[in-house]
Amino acid sequence: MLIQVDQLVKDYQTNKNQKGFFHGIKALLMPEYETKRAVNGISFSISAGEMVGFIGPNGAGKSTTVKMLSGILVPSSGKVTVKGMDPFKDRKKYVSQIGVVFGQRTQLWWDLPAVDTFDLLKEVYKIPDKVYKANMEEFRELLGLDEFLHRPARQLSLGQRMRADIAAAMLHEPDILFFDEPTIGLDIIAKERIREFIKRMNKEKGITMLFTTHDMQDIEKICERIMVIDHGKIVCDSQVSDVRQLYGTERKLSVQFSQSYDQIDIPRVQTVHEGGNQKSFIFKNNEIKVSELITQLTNNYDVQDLTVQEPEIETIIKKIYEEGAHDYESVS
Ligand SMILES: Nc1ncnc2c1ncn2[C@@H]1O[C@H](COP(=O)(O)OP(=O)(O)OP(=O)(O)O)[C@@H](O)[C@H]1O
Repeated sequence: MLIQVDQLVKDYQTNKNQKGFFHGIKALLMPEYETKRAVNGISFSISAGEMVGFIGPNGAGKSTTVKMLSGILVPSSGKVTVKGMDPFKDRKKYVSQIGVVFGQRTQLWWDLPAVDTFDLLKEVYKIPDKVYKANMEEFRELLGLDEFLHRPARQLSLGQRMRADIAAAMLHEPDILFFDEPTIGLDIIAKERIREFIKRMNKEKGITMLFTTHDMQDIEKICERIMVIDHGKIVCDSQVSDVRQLYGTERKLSVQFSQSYDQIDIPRVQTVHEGGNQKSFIFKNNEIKVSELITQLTNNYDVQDLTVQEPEIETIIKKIYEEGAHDYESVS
């Protein structure tokens, strides 16, 4: 396994925040702390080349986990091993093997042209000339860096900044990339461009990637596997292709008949009259198979056209969040 996480916990100590003048004085003299458990004993493993979406509602513990995986934060307990290294203890060696992209923060020097940041990173990571040149050439072309390469980072649009940040995280050819909201705030075209690039890098270079995102399109378009965290616990870890099967049980079959039928009653199926010769059939995947339903309809009625609608990934994720939160409440 490339990444192994066992019973990982992160607690934050925060000041008890009581309002009022006297409480303020008391807090200064005798500060009281409380512990917030942001990550609550999570375990998972990721193999080389996997594309994993790490999602969850606000405050679920995603960023905290990514920070522990990338060696920025030390765990309160539990263990992270990446390529046989402890990200925090082996930081010096570790940083040369990974790249980190934070959508909300940049690693570009604010007042310097983007190209100067790249040159500096070349020195920091001791990237050989030949490798640096080849990578710059590739990224300039695939990420369209030329249009802003000589402009200071502070003048770049969000989309340009993100493209430069992704290039900056990859110049030293890491095997693993951690992305924290890589498409946040971007328009559709910019999002697509970044998704295409990310997919290509995974395919061509076999880079293992973990993403946190609130954009379900990122998950559908980039990831093969989805891990959902809620209240610091993993509530779902599944292949994206299986998640619909597991959670999205309700489907809709829309049928265009060649004539009008008054009533069509099929057990375990709810019929909706859509007008004209069109009807929709809502059913649960685990109660009746779509093939069985289609056979029943085509054997008994004159069917002209039909389409099966899968539930939207957004709907499924919402369901997982609701069930996850429910589990947590009943446990706590
Ligand atoms: N430095 C900190 N000190 C105290 N509490 C913190 C700190 N950082 C995060 N937390 C708390 O830990 C919990 C998890 O936060 P985290 O940032 O990991 O969530 P997240 O899933 O990334 O959320 P979002 O989607 O909003 O970015 C939250 O309740 C947050 O308030």
